[in-house]
Amino acid sequence: MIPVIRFIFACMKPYKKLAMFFFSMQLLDFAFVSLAPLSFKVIIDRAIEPKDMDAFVLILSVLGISGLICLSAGVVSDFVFAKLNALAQKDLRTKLFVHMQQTNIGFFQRTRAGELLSYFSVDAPSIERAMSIILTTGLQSLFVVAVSTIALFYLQWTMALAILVGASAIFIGPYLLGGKARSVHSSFMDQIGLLTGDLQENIKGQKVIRGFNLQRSMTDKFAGRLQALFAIHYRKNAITAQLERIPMISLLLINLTIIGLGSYLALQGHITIGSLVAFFTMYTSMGNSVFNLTFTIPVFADASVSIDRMKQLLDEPKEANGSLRAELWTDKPPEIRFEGVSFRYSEERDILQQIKLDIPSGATAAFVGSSGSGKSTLVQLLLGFYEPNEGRIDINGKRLQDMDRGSFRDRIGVVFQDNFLFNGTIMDNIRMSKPEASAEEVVAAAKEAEIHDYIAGLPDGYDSPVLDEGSNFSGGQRQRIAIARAILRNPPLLLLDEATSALDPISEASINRTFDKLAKDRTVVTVTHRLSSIQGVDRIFVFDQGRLVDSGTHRDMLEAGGYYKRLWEKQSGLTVSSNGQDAEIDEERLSRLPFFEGVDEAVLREIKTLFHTETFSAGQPVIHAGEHGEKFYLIARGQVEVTRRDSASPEGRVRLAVLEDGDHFGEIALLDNVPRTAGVTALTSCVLLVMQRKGLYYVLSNYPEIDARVRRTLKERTK
Ligand SMILES: Nc1ncnc2c1ncn2[C@@H]1O[C@H](COP(=O)(O)OP(=O)(O)OP(=O)(O)O)[C@@H](O)[C@H]1O
Repeated sequence: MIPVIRFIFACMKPYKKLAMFFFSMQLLDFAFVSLAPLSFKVIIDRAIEPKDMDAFVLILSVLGISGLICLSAGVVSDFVFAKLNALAQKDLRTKLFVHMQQTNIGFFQRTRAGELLSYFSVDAPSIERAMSIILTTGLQSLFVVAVSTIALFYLQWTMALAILVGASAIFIGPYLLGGKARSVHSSFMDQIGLLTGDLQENIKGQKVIRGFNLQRSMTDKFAGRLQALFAIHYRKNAITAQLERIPMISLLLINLTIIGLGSYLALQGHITIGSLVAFFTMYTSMGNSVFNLTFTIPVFADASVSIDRMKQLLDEPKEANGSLRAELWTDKPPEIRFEGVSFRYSEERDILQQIKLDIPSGATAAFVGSSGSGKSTLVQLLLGFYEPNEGRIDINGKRLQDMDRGSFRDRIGVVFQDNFLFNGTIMDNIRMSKPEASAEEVVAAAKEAEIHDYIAGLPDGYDSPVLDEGSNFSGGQRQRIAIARAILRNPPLLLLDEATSALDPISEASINRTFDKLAKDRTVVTVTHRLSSIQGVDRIFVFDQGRLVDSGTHRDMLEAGGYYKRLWEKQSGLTVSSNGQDAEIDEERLSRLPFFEGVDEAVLREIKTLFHTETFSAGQPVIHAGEHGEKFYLIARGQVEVTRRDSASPEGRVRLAVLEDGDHFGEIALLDNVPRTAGVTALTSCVLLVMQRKGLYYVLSNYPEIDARVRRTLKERTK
């Protein structure tokens, strides 16, 4: 109880004067409510029994006037409290929100959004309820009980003593059950958090759920969650009812005792009728107050759990911050140096190992490598989202860790793969990177990002609303708005993390030309898996499983023939038409597929014609697990995700791999004539070269040597 009261008083601390006024008004109100029953003694003993009309009028007038004053004070206190409580809620929510803006970004990756929302939707209201019940009904009841106890002793001390003994029994039950109530309530809140998290995920993941036909498994999972909630909800309700019921029973027993004892004392002439009536009235009013007090017990239990939960959030460490301001390098694009940087998200494994690289001031650099090799993590380290576990990152010779994150990020323009658009207008969304920008500057940035014509063509132009995280725009349009947002800043450091992945080839080429123009006089770091777009950059860094395995210019690394060359060969030989609707593979690239290695060029020319193109938009399923394998796929452009159903995982599936430009899939089910064991979904818009079963069978039946090789390759793969 004490921590809850302390917390409530801490909430009112900034409003001391208002709180003092509230308590004074309440005091008047309470005084009248608790002392009014005594008037019976005065009226009966001084007016009714002696039949004194003057005394009667006087007593009634005093009672009426003081009642009016005190009740008016009560009404005023209601208004004051309404304001006090709303202010406290506002402060609490602000505190939570501000803290969330400052916590380490890893916190958001560890905690599901639904659980975070429940701090605002469940815990804050629970504290509001506690504050309102404890400071009004609770305080009033406590006051009435205290004053009534004194008055009862004054009226008849033996009966008062009997009440006091009985009243203490009222609180024993709740005291004993208190610990259990707290733990049950805490589990209930945890379950609510999980349920909200599931719901949030379900709403956001509807496309994937429909695409993979996961409605059934999602419903089953939700039913499981509801069942767990039901079990704890039932226990919570039962224990709350017990907390309220036990005092009611005790109260009833005391009532019976008082009626018996009081009547006996009056019968024996130990007390006057006036005292007896006043005693009963006072006792009834006290009983009601005790009864009301018992209702505050579950409220205390709820609030103390919510306070603990909020404390956990408020104890989350803030993002590290230094004091060096980035104005130090305003005149010069930054030089970036990673010196022996290692990093891990958790103790399990190093995501980056001993990375050492140097990007000169004003240079363009690209981070490339297979999916999961750590490229985006490097960008996040560069943004100061995380601290390296070993080594240091220097910006213009100054340790990034020592820099003030805010001023540093003010000088960065960043475009992520998934860019978030906020509710508001297009203008708001672009302008948020530079709030003071004029409308003309916003339009210029949109023109550079090649989205101006589209926006200008909308009925409301730049004032068109952005709804539901931008779902009223295509992936490409969202990306361009995000690019315009980054360009508007005119930043000395531009970070592009798969910034063009959602665009079609024409748009990608033209945006890349824009980026080339923008690269002048700034340092640009691009993360991409598409090597064709970074041939001209000054330095390419190639990563594999968290290590830097190759670096240099495109030409140097091709000549050196290392990891980069292999990546390049995987992606080359595949062309996509400028409208992104048709793809082609050349014979040389075909011969590098394990099946067709060493096959005659004439045969390859024939095989080539058996491919056709299929396109998929982000989120669209390519293969459903369990369906019959009819096609073999080669990714000409885009990224797909290979997943297996798994009811134990929160998403209902686990990711097995991410495949990208130059990778192929689908041949095992096709050749073995077995159902697909995994599902494949497009992560970005994809252009796939597809060979139908009959095409492949035609090749295999006409060219036995290919058939033998394919079988061999398959055997090796499925070993
Ligand atoms: N917040 C995180 N918590 C734990 N592990 C993470 C987190 N983010 C990424 N990882 C893991 O770190 C590794 C590197 O991920 P990262 O996103 O940096 O790779 P990437 O090279 O950018 O991949 P892609 O090209 O697919 O985006 C992956 O194994 C990934 O699972």
